[in-house]
Amino acid sequence: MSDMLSQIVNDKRLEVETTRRSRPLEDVKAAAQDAAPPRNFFAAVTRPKGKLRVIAEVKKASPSAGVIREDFDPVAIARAYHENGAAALSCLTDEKYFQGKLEYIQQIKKVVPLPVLRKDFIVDPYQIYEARAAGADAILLIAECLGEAQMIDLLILATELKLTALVEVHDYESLIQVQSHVGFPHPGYQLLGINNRNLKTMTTDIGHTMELLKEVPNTDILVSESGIRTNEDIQRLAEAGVHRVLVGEHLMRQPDVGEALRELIGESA
Ligand SMILES: O=C(O)c1ccccc1NCC(=O)[C@H](O)[C@H](O)COP(=O)(O)O
Repeated sequence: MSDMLSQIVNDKRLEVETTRRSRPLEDVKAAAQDAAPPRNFFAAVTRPKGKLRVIAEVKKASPSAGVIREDFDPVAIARAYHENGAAALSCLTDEKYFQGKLEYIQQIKKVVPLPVLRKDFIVDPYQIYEARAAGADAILLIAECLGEAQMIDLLILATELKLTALVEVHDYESLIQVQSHVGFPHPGYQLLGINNRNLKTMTTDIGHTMELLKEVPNTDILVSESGIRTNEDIQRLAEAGVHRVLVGEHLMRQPDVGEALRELIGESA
């Protein structure tokens, strides 16, 4: 694991322990059970087959870029994404490194009909109940943050709660390790994300998706994440058979995020 990731994961474990003391697991489980049923994130990004699907990200800051957008209104951004062609949303909920908030998910879902992914560093089942209780429809599981048995347990729990899991890999070894678990315990609940960000250098390169994709037999569930900035990037990925992308920083840096999304999709006037 890179130094950056291991620092984030250590902090996350401490954060979960602190939160658990103030809100016991039983309370979070009850809230998860009472939450409105999840929207189908998997279907929103995989259907129809072969059509470009953008998961647009709501992100104020990041470790690699610092503050990306000073004038940050998560609900207005989500609404603009919805009105301009996003298939689904990703919302950063990590506070320390991304200035996100769990509450943003609920606020967004009140006004936007799209399914929402909780983008965070999940290391404990508690966070999956917490995500569902907060209204999330999908969660992120980063292979480099989890052991294999832990990944399987978290996938089972996510599926029980009817959440889509985006299983993300950064490197080749993780891809080989998790590949057989994507589609487990049931197909139709998991997506496979290839993250183009090198967490040692913090640089991005969409060539990374092209490289790892050779090992992926089913590109219908594949999402390319990070460093996607232009319609040419999207065309390049589409030619290689990748029709789902997750885009944050490029959109968040533009004054008009809706227009930027249309340009990215290739639908601007
Ligand atoms: O963005 C970072 O600096 C970062 C650092 C450490 C771990 C994860 C990080 N980013 C999370 C993501 O992968 C992105 O938010 C997501 O894929 C969108 O990427 P981008 O379009 O490049 O903002």
